[in-house]
Amino acid sequence: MENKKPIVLLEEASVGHANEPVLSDIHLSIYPGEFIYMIGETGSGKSTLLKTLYADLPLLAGKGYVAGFDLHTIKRHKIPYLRRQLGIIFQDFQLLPDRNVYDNLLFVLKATGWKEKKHINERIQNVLSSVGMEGKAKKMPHQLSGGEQQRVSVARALLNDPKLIIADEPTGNLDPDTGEDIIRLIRYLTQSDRSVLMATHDYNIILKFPAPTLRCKNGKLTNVLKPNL
Ligand SMILES: Nc1ncnc2c1ncn2[C@@H]1O[C@H](COP(=O)(O)OP(=O)(O)OP(=O)(O)O)[C@@H](O)[C@H]1O
Repeated sequence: MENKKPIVLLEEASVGHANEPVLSDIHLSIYPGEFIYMIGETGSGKSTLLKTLYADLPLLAGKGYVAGFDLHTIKRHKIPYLRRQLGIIFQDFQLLPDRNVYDNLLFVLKATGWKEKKHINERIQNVLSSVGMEGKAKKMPHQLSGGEQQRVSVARALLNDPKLIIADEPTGNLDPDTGEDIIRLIRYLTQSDRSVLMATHDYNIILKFPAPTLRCKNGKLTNVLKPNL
């Protein structure tokens, strides 16, 4: 694994808001194919770190590279190119409520430069079938269960075949069984060289699907050596 390049590399990094660090001296490398959890109490900095990785917040200090982009020097107009390499999944799904599943996915493809109708159709069918939602393209978000909406948002995250999935509490709004289904799905879809960084409060998920785990605490990011949660 060491001879592959990391998809995420942070060295002596600080993340935070309005120049106030929330986490500092962060050292983190994520290699292709790695699945990593991030835990920590409310307000400990999980979302702040994830947002910094997709350039929604500036890196305050240190070095930071994601998918080959330097988080310090990335120009605003290049941020969409970084995001094209990432799939982002949120706790509250964040589907556009005024359009159906197909149009939600179409919106992302158009925004990321897809033009050919045939390719667009194929891609949408392909990601929907990979999350078991092939029959639901015409449904509006409010016609779907929470688990189904999260499946659509996983499909949306896969549209551009991302190298890294960033998931911020993807099971937070789901009942335990549905949450497990979503984790199984994400793990299944990321078996190859795709990496995942997932913030979660759901320790049962970690116990059921063990993987290396990081903890945000007291302004630092540390490895949880043995998930003694
Ligand atoms: N937009 C913002 N402006 C200023 N401070 C913020 C902003 N968003 C979050 N913070 C602060 O940054 C700190 C870390 O918040 P963050 O949302 O990263 O925590 P978290 O670990 O993701 O929490 P949770 O588990 O509740 O989602 C908190 O003290 C929070 O108040």
